[in-house]
Amino acid sequence: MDSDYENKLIELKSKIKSFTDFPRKGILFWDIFSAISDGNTCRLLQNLLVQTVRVKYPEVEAVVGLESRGFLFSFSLAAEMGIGCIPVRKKGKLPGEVLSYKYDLEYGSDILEIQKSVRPGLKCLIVDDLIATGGSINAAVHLLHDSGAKVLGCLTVIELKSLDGRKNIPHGVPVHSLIEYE
Ligand SMILES: O=P(O)(O)OC[C@H]1O[C@H](OP(=O)(O)OP(=O)(O)O)[C@H](O)[C@@H]1O
Ligand SMILES: Nc1ncnc2[nH]cnc12
Ligand SMILES: [Mg+2]
Repeated sequence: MDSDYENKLIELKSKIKSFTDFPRKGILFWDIFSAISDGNTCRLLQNLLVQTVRVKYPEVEAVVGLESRGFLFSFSLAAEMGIGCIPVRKKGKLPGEVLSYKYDLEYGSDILEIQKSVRPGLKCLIVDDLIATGGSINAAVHLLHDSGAKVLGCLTVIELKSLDGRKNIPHGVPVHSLIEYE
C-alpha cells in the first residue's frame, strides 16, 4: 500500500475515541461510531476498506458481517464491490434453519448464528469493527467452515494487540486490521 493509504490510516486513528470503564469497569472501549459521525471520515474509512479488499482479497465472492457493528462495513463493502452480503447474528435473530456457535467476549459470552443457505465453496471475507479476544471472529470462522464455505480472511478496522485475538482464529485464517491499539 502507498503513502496516501498510510496517511489515511493515521487520520482515521486520530478520529477514534476511547472510553474508560465501558461497558464494565476495567474495559477501555474503542468507539468506532465516534469516528463515523463525521462524513469525511465515513468516506475515508470506506475507501480504506475497499482498497484493502481489492488488493488483498480480489477473489472474494461475499462479505460476512458480524452483528451489529460489523454490519456497518459488510453492506457498504458488498454494495461497492457488487458481491453478496451475509449476516452472522446473535442467537434467535435469523429466520429459517441456522447453525449456532457459543463464544466468549472480552466482557461476557454469547451465541452467534448463520443461516444454512450459504453455498458450499463460497469465497468469504469476515468483516467486523474490532478484534479483541478473537472470540467473535473465531465463532464466525467455525460457522462458515461448518457451512462448507471457504474463508479467505478476516478484516477489522481495529485490533487490540494486547489481547492477541489472532491466536484464537482457527484453520489458519489470516486476519488483517487497519489500525492497532495496545
Ligand atoms: O474479539 P472479541 O473479543 O470477540 O470482541 C470483538 C467483538 O465485540 C464487539 O461486539 P459486541 O459483541 O460487543 O456487540 P456489538 O457489535 O453489537 O456492539 C465488537 O464489535 C466485536 O464484534
Ligand atoms: N475494548 C473494546 N472496545 C470496543 N469494542 C470491543 N469489543 C470487545 N472489546 C472491545
Ligand atoms: Mg460486534
